[in-house]
Amino acid sequence: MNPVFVAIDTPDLAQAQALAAAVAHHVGGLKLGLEFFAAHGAGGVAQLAGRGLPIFLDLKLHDIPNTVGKAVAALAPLAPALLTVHAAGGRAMLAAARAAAPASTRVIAVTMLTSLDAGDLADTGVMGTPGDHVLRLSALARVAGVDGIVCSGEEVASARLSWPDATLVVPGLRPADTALGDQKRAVTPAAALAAGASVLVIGRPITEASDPAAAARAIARSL
Ligand SMILES: O=C(O)c1cc(=O)[nH]c(=O)n1[C@@H]1O[C@H](COP(=O)(O)O)[C@@H](O)[C@H]1O
Repeated sequence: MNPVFVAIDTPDLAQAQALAAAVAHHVGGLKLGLEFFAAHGAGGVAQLAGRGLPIFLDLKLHDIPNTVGKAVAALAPLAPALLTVHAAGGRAMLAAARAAAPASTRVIAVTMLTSLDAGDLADTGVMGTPGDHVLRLSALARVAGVDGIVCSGEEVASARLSWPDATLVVPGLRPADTALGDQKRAVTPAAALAAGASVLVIGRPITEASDPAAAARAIARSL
């Protein structure tokens, strides 16, 4: 199965549908995030899901356990294949999210955003390396009972070693010669997959290419 979930990051419903149609045969799923959800909510997600590809609903929920549990329960009718929460919300919040999600939804804990580097981590008061931080939050996610984590391609090999059956979601992917943009811990899609990623999240290298279908096809062939 194709591990690539294309990040449909746009508030424009027609553009989202056109992108999904263009790349549908070259990706394994669609990722819808804050930008799309803020504009179109659950109804928009249901429309894109109508295409038949698995949906990754990336809302990165992060609040007290009661609030996150109820938000996940409210999203349950959408039954996304994957749903994100922030690992930093803590063990009880992670457990509340897992308890409220349908069995068919994999609840995935975001560890350290791929747009951050060691300096950004220090700015937030966290000591140690990104690798240490990701593994600490990964261990927390595991004991809380969720299904996996989001990490960068730089940590995925050690995350896989420490949690063999986790769903490891890796964004911040850049084929050679594509712009980093705001991503700081980026690797190529092939490197992330070889290191143990389960799901590859790829946005702008596909969606901002002059021919998104060709870009998605080239990435699929590189794996
Ligand atoms: O949870 C995510 O998907 C995510 C976590 C993370 O640490 N970094 C990250 O970039 N993402 C998402 O992955 C996508 C990356 O998009 P591109 O940088 O355009 O490939 C965006 O939709 C981000 O919201």
